[in-house]
Amino acid sequence: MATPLVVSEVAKSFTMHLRDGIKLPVVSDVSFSVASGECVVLGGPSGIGKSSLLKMIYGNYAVDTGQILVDHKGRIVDLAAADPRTILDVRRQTLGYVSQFLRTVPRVAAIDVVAEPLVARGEAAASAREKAAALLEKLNLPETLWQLPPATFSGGEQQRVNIARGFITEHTILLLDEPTASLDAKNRAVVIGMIEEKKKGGVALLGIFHDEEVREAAADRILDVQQFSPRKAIAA
Ligand SMILES: Nc1ncnc2c1ncn2[C@@H]1O[C@H](COP(=O)(O)OP(=O)(O)OP(=O)(O)O)[C@@H](O)[C@H]1O
Repeated sequence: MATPLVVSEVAKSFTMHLRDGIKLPVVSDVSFSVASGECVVLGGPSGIGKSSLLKMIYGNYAVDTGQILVDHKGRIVDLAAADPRTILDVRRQTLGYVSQFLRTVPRVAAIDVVAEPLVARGEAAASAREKAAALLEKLNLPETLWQLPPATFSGGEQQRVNIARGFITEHTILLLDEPTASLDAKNRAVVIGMIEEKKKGGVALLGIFHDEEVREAAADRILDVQQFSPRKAIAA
């Protein structure tokens, strides 16, 4: 399908249980799509709902109304209504997510953290590790670190492990939440190149980049999330 991700009329409020269940609307009437080979960047001021939107699409936050349609192995799945088992299968096969911070697993070597998504998809450990090594090399992570658990790595080193882990699979949709926030210029350029490769491979990318240089280089289109903010209507 040429449009692997379609978001249709999505709305979300947060319920503040410690404040008498008061409801804080964060976005409403969110409709957009991301085409194959396109990188759409979410824009708008801090606190407007960009990260929340990515978390809704990944299934970490439930939505109140609307549909999140993904092409999952040729079948359209509505993630807003899918059961947890389906969401996990979509994440394994179709929908990747690179968060800002690496969630480290104690005692697992960096190279295995990166290889793990491929192993989870049934690839042999040896070939998954080879691909992991190639990506870590591309991202300039010193080879002396590959066999060490990333818990003690610097912020930028952990972020590169995280990026390698997110980019290693052939997911057809990739969500990127500030993947370059802790990187130096050299490695930001590497990540821009990796995004270009994904686009050429027909992947649909949706990201948040506060770094203007990365945003300009990666974005085919900037989607201003402010247009989906119900707060303007409340203030009026
Ligand atoms: N789990 C949550 N519970 C309650 N409120 C939340 C939760 N997550 C986010 N919010 C609120 O929703 C709003 C949008 O937050 P979000 O992190 O999506 O914004 P953002 O546009 O990504 O901001 P930034 O650019 O600063 O990262 C904020 O007011 C935030 O406080």
